Formats: sequence, structure tokens, C-alpha cells
Amino acid sequence: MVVENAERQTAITLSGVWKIFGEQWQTALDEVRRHALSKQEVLEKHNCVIGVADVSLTIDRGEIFCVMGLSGSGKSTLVRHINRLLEPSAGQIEIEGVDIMSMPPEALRRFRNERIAMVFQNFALMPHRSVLDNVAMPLEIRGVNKNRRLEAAAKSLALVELSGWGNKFAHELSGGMQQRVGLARALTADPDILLMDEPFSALDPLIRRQLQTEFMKLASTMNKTTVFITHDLDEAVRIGHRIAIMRDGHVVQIGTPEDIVMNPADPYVADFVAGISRLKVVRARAVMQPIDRYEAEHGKLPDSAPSFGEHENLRALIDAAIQSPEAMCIRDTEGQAVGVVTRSDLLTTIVEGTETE
Ligand SMILES: Nc1ncnc2c1ncn2[C@@H]1O[C@H](COP(=O)(O)OP(=O)(O)OP(=O)(O)O)[C@@H](O)[C@H]1O
Repeated sequence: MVVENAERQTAITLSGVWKIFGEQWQTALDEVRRHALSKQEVLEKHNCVIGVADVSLTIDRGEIFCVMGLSGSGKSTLVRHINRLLEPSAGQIEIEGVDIMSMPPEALRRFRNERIAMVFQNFALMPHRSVLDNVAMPLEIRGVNKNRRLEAAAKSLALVELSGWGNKFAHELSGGMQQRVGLARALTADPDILLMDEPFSALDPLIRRQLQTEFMKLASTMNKTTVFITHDLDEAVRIGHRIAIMRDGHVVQIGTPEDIVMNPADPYVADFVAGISRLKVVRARAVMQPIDRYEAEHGKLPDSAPSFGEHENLRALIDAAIQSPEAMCIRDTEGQAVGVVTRSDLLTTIVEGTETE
């Protein structure tokens, strides 16, 4: 999680959001609510398509919230409700406490321009404008004068490590660079919320990983609330604080990468997580045994026991276990000893993970 519970602030709230495409959407919605029809049944009976089905969730300020699922599961449809590019068939949407459903068109337009930015897979840059002009576009739309907007654009370009490329045309840059320009353009608007629709999917794996790392660094220093669509669970696990998994318009599970990998809610999610190495996501907290139980069986844990934070990842614990057979003391964020991890706890976790795979 981004911050501890007491300090969390909600940025986005969706309550009972439905989107049904098709002329008979109202009839279809009424019936699906009464009889829980499947996506296929709604299509056959009403010639309508369920895009989003009764989704309620909250996203915290500063959180990177990944939305993942197979093609057609409703990821883009869901995210396009956050800036009201799509009107929901039913439900409420609040951004920073503001009910965006009740905004008049002009206020909504301003809200979109100033508070929310989108980054797409296909870059959506103007090929025959300079990189700097592309990056400055959100401020041009806002009517900011040329000097100020080019200055802001140059700062954004520096953030994505493309200083010096401002005078090139967008089409002269490689795919990875164009995607960074897309990100810089979104950042120039200094939005509260970034909506990213498969931004790195078109890139080759090495560049993609590099951009993920750069994005994570930027997001943590700039504290932007980010909704990040991906169909790649590896990517979601790597960059998401939490992940929502969608199927046929429903959100079937929301949790931290660790929650999802350790406790998949159903066989659909289990199938996704089968290929994910537990080493990357599991934290000490999930594998430790309570300190009282350990000490009742084995006696007091020596003061010299190696000590780790409860959010430490499994990889670090395994490295320590290779060095020394001693049980490890796990501490909470206040430094209080809360658990113990032994070599056998680690082995059990690894073996269970391998069996799942
Ligand atoms: N404008 C539209 N009219 C009719 N049906 C639509 C429309 N947009 C989306 N849909 C349907 O809504 C469902 C969800 O589509 P959506 O594009 O949100 O899925 P997705 O998970 O983002 O897929 P992908 O990963 O392929 O982009 C799909 O069944 C799709 O066919």
C-alpha cells in the first residue's frame, strides 16, 4: 500500500458503475440486475454488450492502481468512466470528492484539461510537430503563453530524460522515446490523476522494463494517482500498489500483488498468477510465524538474530538464509518484533509456489 491506513486519502471512488452498450441498454440493465444474466445471455437476449458490471472501488491518492484482465474484460471501458469519456449506464463517480456526473459540460471540460491526463499505447503524438511542441500541447489548450509553456515542456522532457531532443520531430524518435514524450506531455499538464492505457505494450521487452522502472521512480517522487491498464500481470505486479482483476466487466479481485499471488480469488485469477514467481511479490509479513508461537516452541529468539522489516521481499530473506541458518526476526514499521521466519518457512513458500506453477 502507498501509505498506512490512517493517512490514506481517497482520490477516486466508483460506486455501482455499470456500462451496457446497445440500444436496449436500459431493459438489459434492469434484467441483468434482477436475474444476474451473463455477458453472453445479455448479448443473445438484448443484443447488448456488458462493458462494466457493477464496479465499486476506491483508489488512494498517490496510488498506482493497475487494472488487468483479458482482452474485452472491460479495462478501457472502466477507465474511460474516470474522465467521463464514457457515460455510465448506472452508478456514481467521484474524483477528489467531486461528483463528476453532476458537472456541467464547461466545468467537466476544464476538470479534464487540468486534473486528468491520459497516456495511450499508440503515443498519439502529432508527428510533424516538434517534440517540445507536442509536450507543450496541454498548456497550449489551456491558453498559456508560449514562453511559459515551452519552459514547462522543457522541464517535463528533462523528467523523462529527453532533454536535447525537443527540436526533433516526434516521428524521428524510436517507439520507446515516443512513449516517454507521451508521458512528458501528460506530466506537463501537472494533473492529479494519470490514466495510462497499456502505455508500454507496443514496446519490446527490454525497453518496456526500462520504462516501467523510470515510471515507478517518477510516480513515487511526483505522487500522482495513476490508473494503469495492462493485460500483463507481470507488469501489474511490478508497478502496481494494488491490482484490480477484471472478467466480463466485473472486478473479480482487488488486492496488493502479494494478496493476489498468494490468495487468488478464483480459478480465473489463479490461472493468471500461475506464471508469476512468488519471489518477486511475497513480503516477509506473509510468510512469518507469530513470534509468540515461535518462542513457545523454540525458546527466546536471540538478540543477535538477523532482523528484517515486515515489507522486505522474499529474495532478501532467502539471501540471508543462505548465509546463516538462524531464524530471522521480522519487525513492523515501528521496529517492534512481530514475527519469525525460519529456513523451513521459506522452503514451504517456495515449494507451494512451484506446485502452483
Ligand atoms: N463502443 C462500444 N460499443 C459496443 N461495445 C463495446 C464498445 N466499447 C467496448 N465494447 C465492448 O465492451 C467490452 C469491454 O471492452 P474494453 O475495450 O473495455 O475491454 P478491454 O479489457 O479494455 O480490452 P482490450 O484489452 O482488448 O483493450 C467488450 O466486450 C467490447 O466488445
